Amino acid sequence: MLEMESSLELTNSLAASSLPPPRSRIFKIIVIGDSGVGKTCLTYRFCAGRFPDKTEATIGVDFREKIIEIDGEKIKVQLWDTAGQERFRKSMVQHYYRNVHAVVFVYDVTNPTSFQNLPSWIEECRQHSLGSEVPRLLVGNKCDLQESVRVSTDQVQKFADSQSMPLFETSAKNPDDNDHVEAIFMTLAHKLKSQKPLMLSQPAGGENSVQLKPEQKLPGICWC
Ligand SMILES: Nc1nc2c(ncn2[C@@H]2O[C@H](COP(=O)(O)OP(=O)(O)OP(=O)(O)O)[C@@H](O)[C@H]2O)c(=O)[nH]1
Repeated sequence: MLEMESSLELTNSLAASSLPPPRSRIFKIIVIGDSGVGKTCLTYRFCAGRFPDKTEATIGVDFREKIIEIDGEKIKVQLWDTAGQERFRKSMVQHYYRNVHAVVFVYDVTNPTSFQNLPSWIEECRQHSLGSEVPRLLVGNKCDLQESVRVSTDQVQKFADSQSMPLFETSAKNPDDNDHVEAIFMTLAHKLKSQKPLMLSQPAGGENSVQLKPEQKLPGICWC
């Protein structure tokens, strides 16, 4: 009897473990801008909660992710940190523009060239079918560098308005700006959550690895 009960228990637990795991949505957000503006630091700050000890130029693309909860739903925010240097981008560009839900453009508030180059990043996105219909926002990073040359906020705000993008000025480095960095990505996540239909399925809190299911790829639906 005891043996039969144990084997029943075993059968039940096997049946339970073979049930499909709960699924969570994934928001794929790409982070774009000139080399050195702080894309890696911003994405790291959001996902790890601190400024990284050391960064090197991104080669190709890195991705980081964080599970967030909005209205009781667990959502995986996947940040694709793209290389700013042309020579590190070429081979990867096609890959990271696939199935993107939102774009974050970054410039360095102490580097006017990184602001002037924004139109070419916007154009690159447009060429990959990411126009103004896709949620986008603009981030001026390195606000902690008070003494340096500053790109005028008025000028940037006019540009952001002309592109219908919200503008955030922040610092990935300044500990006091933690909430701000968090707010930037949470704002996007809320916006994405309020849009329908979305996407994707993976076990909630699952591994970091990306499982591509090519047979399930559908336009506008992220299966990454
Ligand atoms: N003071 C200050 N320095 C920052 C900030 N964010 C990034 N940095 C520094 O700027 C440099 C470049 O930062 P990254 O995050 O690697 O820049 P990136 O945009 O990812 O660069 P690529 O990978 O080449 O495209 C590093 O030395 C960072 O420490 C910030 O908010 N304040």
